[in-house]
Amino acid sequence: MFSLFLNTKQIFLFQAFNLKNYKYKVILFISASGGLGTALGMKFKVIVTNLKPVILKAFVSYSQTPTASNMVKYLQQQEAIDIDLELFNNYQFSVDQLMELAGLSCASAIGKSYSELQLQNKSILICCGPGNNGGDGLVCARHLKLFEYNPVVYYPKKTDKDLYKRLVNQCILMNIPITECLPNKSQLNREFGLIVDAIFGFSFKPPIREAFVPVIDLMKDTSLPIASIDIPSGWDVEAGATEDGMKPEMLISLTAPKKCAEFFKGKYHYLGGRFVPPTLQEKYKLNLPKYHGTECCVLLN
Ligand SMILES: NC(=O)C1=CN([C@@H]2O[C@H](COP(=O)(O)OP(=O)(O)OC[C@H]3O[C@@H](n4cnc5c(N)ncnc54)[C@H](O)[C@@H]3O)[C@@H](O)[C@H]2O)[C@H](O)CC1
Ligand SMILES: [K+]
Repeated sequence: MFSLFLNTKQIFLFQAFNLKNYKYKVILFISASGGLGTALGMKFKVIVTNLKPVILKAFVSYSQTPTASNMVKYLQQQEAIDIDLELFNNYQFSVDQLMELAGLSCASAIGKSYSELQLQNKSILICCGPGNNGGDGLVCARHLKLFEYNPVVYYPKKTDKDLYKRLVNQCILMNIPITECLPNKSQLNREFGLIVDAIFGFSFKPPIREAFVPVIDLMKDTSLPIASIDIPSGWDVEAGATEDGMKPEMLISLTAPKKCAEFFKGKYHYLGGRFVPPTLQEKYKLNLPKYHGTECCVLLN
């Protein structure tokens, strides 16, 4: 027999969570003050019998940390740009430094959720756009290779800057294929197990320009899972998806989620880019969740 204190919302969750699959018996609901009650926000003491201990443990940990994603601030586009500028101008990080950490956290989140792809002999298609989001994709490809995945980079509009040339060179020297040809549907299904969407990040302004329409259409159309870096490409950074927008299975928000992440319905929402100095977190009231130990990403949902 166990006893728990739960609020009304948790009581409902508790019932929904357990009624479907597990046998349990709640023998008493009492409000904190002692009487029976249903008012919102009221605390209940629940005495439970016949509940599988493992399920109870999962539920208790859920009820203790219900708000990793609620706590964190969802940024407007301008706030994301301001924080970015502050990191570069005031804190004097270089783009390379932050991009390396951002790309590593993306590879790490993918490694946690798609470990089977290493075994299935399937490749990962990393679609890279013209800005820093695309740079994160190039770094992510390199780390995925080091994690023994098989990344292939689609990079249709190479950026003519030294940093990008170095990132591309590193990929080439690590035997990561880089192509300007988008695979067709059957090749995609045959050879790939996951698409990483690094086309546009928080600087995207609709509508999508011609050169990127085919890759965005491919991602809208595919049945393969998609892991989007920072923003699902083509989504409005604040308003989120249009009706026919892509539906990624994973979103890895960087620094802090942007407003559009409130509309994300996929399986895994990670936060990565563990580089924001505490003073900057406080200034923007980011309320970032706690990263565990030395991890570089944290699951928000
Ligand atoms: N501080 C951080 O969190 C960091 C995040 N990083 C990543 O950087 C991107 C933001 O990078 P930025 O270069 O500012 O912009 P984008 O990658 O989003 O894209 C700009 C690129 O795209 C072109 N573009 C914009 N709109 C369109 C359009 N409608 N059609 C076609 N092309 C478009 C634009 O011309 C530019 O060329 C952030 O999301 C993170 O992923 C850093 O890596 C580390 C610091
Ligand atoms: K993206």
